[in-house]
Amino acid sequence: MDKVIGIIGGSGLYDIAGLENRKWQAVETPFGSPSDELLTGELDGVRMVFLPRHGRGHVHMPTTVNYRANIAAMKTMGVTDLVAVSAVGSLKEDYAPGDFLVVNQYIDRTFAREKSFFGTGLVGHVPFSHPTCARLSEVCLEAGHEAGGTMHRGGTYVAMEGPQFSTLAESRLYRSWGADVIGMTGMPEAKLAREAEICYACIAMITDYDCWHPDHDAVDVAQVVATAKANAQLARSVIAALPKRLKGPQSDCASGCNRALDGAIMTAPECRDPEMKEKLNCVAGRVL
Ligand SMILES: CSC[C@H]1O[C@H](OP(=O)(O)O)[C@H](O)[C@@H]1O
Ligand SMILES: Nc1ncnc2[nH]cnc12
Repeated sequence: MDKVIGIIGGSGLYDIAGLENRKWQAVETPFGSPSDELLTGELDGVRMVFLPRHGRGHVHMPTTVNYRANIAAMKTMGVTDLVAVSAVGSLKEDYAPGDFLVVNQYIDRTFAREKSFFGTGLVGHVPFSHPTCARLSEVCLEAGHEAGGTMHRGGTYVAMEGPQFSTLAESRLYRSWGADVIGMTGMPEAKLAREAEICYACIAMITDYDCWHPDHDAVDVAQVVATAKANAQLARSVIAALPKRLKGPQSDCASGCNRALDGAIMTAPECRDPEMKEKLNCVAGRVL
């Protein structure tokens, strides 16, 4: 089977251009409704599936985005390679608004979200020391360079609950941890993509310096929106440069993303809850 590229668009990215046979279609999942209809089509002969994380018109809060439904919908649509685009604040002087950073680590500070497809009656634990797919992240970097973006390879994303921005003390704390960027949606999205055995990469679009930088105003929505709007076209060009690099049949991922569930299920076969099994079939059917 050929690869299918999924794109989750963050703040400022609610649609993508250039798709042939484009069609918005509703997808329901056992975990509920995704943030919006999914936009499907082809680019350079590769199937693409796009979903605006907050819905068109930005109607879902970071806390109330149905991350499980979003990832389950992507899996149901056959997505093998999922690229998330996220607006983030910078925690480092060198990462300036307008730059892009391809994330390779996370610190999860969120606390009010469903973080797993598993649950009572069907327990599973996937490896997550390297939360993003190295191959797909490299492809994102190359695509970013081709599109003319200022790209940074690897960095740590602090996922905060929000929706309020950080206090100065929090921002300083995250900097002291060596974190690079901060946002509100990277988790549990990356965790769920791993459970669903989808290769996942995150292109963080830096929109502001959060509130720690003495030479910059503290972040507000106007700043984020202005920078995100100014960079949306560049983000679209990065996305447009992906298909030719990913064209072709699905193969085993060197990072093991598409085999993450091998040996992950703890619940004895005879103790597995049939309803849970049915519910999880769309994401973990391969091993159930
Ligand atoms: C509009 S500012 C805060 C908002 O922007 C980011 O969203 P996304 O990651 O979906 O691009 C951030 O995480 C917050 O949700
Ligand atoms: N400074 C910031 N903090 C959290 N989320 C953000 N998204 C964009 N900028 C952000």
